[in-house]
Amino acid sequence: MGKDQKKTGKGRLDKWYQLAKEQGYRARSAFKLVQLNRKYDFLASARCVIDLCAAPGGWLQVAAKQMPQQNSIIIGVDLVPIKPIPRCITLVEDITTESCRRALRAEMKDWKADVVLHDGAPNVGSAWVQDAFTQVELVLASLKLAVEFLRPGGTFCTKVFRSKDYNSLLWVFNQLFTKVEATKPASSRNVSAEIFVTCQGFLAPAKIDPKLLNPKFVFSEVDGPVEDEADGKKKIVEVDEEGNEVPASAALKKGSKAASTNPLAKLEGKAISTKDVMTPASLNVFAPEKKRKQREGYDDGDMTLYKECRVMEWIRHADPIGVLGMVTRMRFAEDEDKKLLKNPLTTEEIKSCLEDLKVLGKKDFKMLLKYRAAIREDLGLDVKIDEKEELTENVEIEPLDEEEQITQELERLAHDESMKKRRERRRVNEKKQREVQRMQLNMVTPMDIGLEQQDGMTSEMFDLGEVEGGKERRGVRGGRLASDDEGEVSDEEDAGAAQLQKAKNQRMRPSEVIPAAAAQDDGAEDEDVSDDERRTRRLEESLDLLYESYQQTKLERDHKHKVKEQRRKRAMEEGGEFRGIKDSDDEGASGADSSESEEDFDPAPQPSSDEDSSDSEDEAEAKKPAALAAAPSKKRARVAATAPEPAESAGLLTKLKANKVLSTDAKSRQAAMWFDQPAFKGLPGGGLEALLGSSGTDDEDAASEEDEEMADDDEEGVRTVWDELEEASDDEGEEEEEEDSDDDFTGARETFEEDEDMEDEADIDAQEQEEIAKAERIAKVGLTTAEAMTLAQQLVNRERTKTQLVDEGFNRHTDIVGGDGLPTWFLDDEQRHFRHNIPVTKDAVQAIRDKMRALNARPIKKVAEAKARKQMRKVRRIEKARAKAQGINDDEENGLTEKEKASSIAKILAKTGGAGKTKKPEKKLVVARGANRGIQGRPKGVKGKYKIVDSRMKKEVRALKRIAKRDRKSSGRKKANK
Ligand SMILES: C[S@@+](CC[C@H](N)C(=O)[O-])C[C@H]1O[C@@H](n2cnc3c(N)ncnc32)[C@H](O)[C@@H]1O
Repeated sequence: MGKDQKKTGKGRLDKWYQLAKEQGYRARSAFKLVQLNRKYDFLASARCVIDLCAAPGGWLQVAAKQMPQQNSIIIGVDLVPIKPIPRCITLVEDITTESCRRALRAEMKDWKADVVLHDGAPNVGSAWVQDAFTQVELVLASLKLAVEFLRPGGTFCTKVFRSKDYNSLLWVFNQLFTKVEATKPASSRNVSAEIFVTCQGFLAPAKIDPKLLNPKFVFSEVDGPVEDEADGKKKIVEVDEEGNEVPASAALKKGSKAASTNPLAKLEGKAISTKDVMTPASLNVFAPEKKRKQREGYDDGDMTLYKECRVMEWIRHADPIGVLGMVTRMRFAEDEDKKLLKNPLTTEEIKSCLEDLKVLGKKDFKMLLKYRAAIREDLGLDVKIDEKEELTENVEIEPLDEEEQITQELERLAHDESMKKRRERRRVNEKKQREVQRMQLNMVTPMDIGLEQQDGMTSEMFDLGEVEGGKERRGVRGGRLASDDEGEVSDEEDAGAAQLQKAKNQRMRPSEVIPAAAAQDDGAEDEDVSDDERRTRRLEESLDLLYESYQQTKLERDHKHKVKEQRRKRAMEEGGEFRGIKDSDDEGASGADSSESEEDFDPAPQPSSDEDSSDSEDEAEAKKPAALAAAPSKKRARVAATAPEPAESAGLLTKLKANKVLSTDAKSRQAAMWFDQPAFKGLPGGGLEALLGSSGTDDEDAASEEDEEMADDDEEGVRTVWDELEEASDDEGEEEEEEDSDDDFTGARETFEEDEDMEDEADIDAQEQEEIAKAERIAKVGLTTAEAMTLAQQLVNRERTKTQLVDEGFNRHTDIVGGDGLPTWFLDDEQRHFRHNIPVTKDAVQAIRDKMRALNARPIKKVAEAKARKQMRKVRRIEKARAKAQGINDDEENGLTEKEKASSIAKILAKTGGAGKTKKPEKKLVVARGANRGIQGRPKGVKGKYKIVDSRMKKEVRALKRIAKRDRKSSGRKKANK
């Protein structure tokens, strides 16, 4: 089987698979336990662990490694035999059976387990929904064993599939453990619905309600009576302890019995705790299909589902809908409640509705809420606010000048664009959600899920967003998923955006606009949407807007700051002082001549958001004119011969940049060819390098030499590390091809998880490409960050191994926090700050600093080339003169004497400006003043050649010199500008 095939097929040989192989684990799933244990640390102190569904034994291996080596027991149970693992006992049992329980009891004797693990997955074959249900049943079976064998305070860690029964399971866990948390370890595939729930602090109640562990009870509609409309009539049914359906009347009787034995009466006169109150979304009585209770557990000592409260408690409560969804009955128990009975608003219908809330429908709940609102008003608890009054605000509008208008227009366009993107994303998410719901209702085959997973891709592929007439497209309803509300959403949002725009133009604060925009939205919304939801939505919108405007100002501020900073640095450098390592901000300032150095100085690729990178590109563009002016003063260029090739990049902007680099590179090649001419070969010290070297001081020479060596070393170092990795992965790749078993569980049969997990090939390819690009870049540019240098030095000095490095690469920061529904500001913040800090050593920092200093000290290319040209001309002249001198020397025909020959050769050499040229001693001008006035002969105190002049002549000569010097300077400057 080819490598590619394996990737797309069941093999899905990802990094965790490779790592498992490398570290000798039997299954990649071992890392899930490693990561869970890293988070909760339950293995280090455990003396007894039971691993349910343990084959092929990856988790057992981890447990054996991480638990104390002495006096500890590890028992693994699975349907299939597990190859022996040191220190582990393995049983072949079905965890749902009594015989498994007996076998465990026999092994455990009097011991209690500190930790019970469960990673079970049923066999594949049936539909997704059924498989998911079997899995949750398996979880309940494992919980049953856990509660029998766990010690008080013990930990139960289980895999759960996020099916529609997920919340019910969580609710059950909450009844039995003090802390329940769900985690998705990094090694768990994103496409998998699995999640790991860690339940800590087993409560070990003396008696456990058998219903809690009965799948029929837990996963049926136990939240309320089941409405059976098969025969056209509403038949109310409930589920008894054994999981059988019983008529509601019987159930109600049971309920009242339960109420008498249960201290629910305690709820009377006591405010309903926050624990009792569900979130509006999970307990929205107006959306029965979403009626899954996100149970937070019973109150202390309260173990029933039947709940009562007083009517006045409900009327005063901040979450009336939550209370309606939770409470079974409301009573007029105390005086203040009884007063309500006299109120004409409390009709017979209201009273009977309050008697049994579990049988009510949407209409009844609406009526009750209206009743509550009326009573609150009646009692003076609420003051009616005239909404219209609230919405109209007087806003002072200032006239705008043209520049401001342009800026605002730009802002508006940017905002519109981002809104559009958000809308698009939301629509895709909603679509996905609907599909999942349909799937849960058995309306689609599991095959459709796979298709739906590529939804994002297909929607992009066939996106008509850019096509003209996009508006008309909105009217088109394609496929069975398109619903009317989709259109409504976008229209509403458009209206909102328009409002916002209007507000921006009028300089209103976003928060001032929201009510108006929301009012429009409200008009279009379903009237069933509660006030709370509407308020939350408004709040979210206003928060989004505030966040966006905050980011905008921050960006502007950052940009200004960077430009200022850059200017300051340039000023310092022009002053001739060295100011340390150049940072990335400085790059733009390196000037047009240093396009190569731009490459050289590119900082190591930082994980940054798209926005960031585009920002920096913009900034680089903005800096260019300033950089051009500063060019002559910069000394940052590599010699043409060693100029690196431009890095490839994908984006259009970078392509343009790359082209520019290419052209400069071509020039460098030309220069290199030119300097390769034989004339340069004769230069003392060896050609161009020597010429360049001669331009600087000795120190600089040494520094640049050292630097080159260092850079070479760096590159070599990186290449070696990278090559090693490549080789390793190649080797593994070959092994993969050799091997037949291509799955997580060597020797284990296929599991449900395997069936459910599908590799997101596109993602992995993109990731690989990115990594290759990164590696190429490092190979070309060398190391530019202290972190990278630290790691490289540690590798070279053998302080760290490759495996350690790879292992450390998987840290808690590898779990990218994400997911639908998280606010953008949060994701932005995470991206910025959720980073792994690699400790850097002093040596590494010094090495990078030296490297940068040496690079900074190099002369710019043009200066070096000019010097080389001058030198070459000089060499040519000398060679010519030498040939002439040779000719004179060899001349026998003219009969020149040796003396004549010598004087002719000296003349030639003097002309070339070479060795033979001697400087004429300058005549000293002496003004005949004071003691020298009118004297004959050498004036006093004057040595060498002299000339007596009057004072005017001396001044004139000085002035002429000054003028000549000035002219030289200005002509030089003009040349440079050209
Ligand atoms: C995902 S694998 C477990 C992998 C294991 N944690 C490891 O690290 O090697 C799921 C296992 O559940 C087992 N299994 C499924 N139903 C079971 C049952 N009723 N009783 C016991 N084991 C069961 C399967 O045989 C399979 O080996």
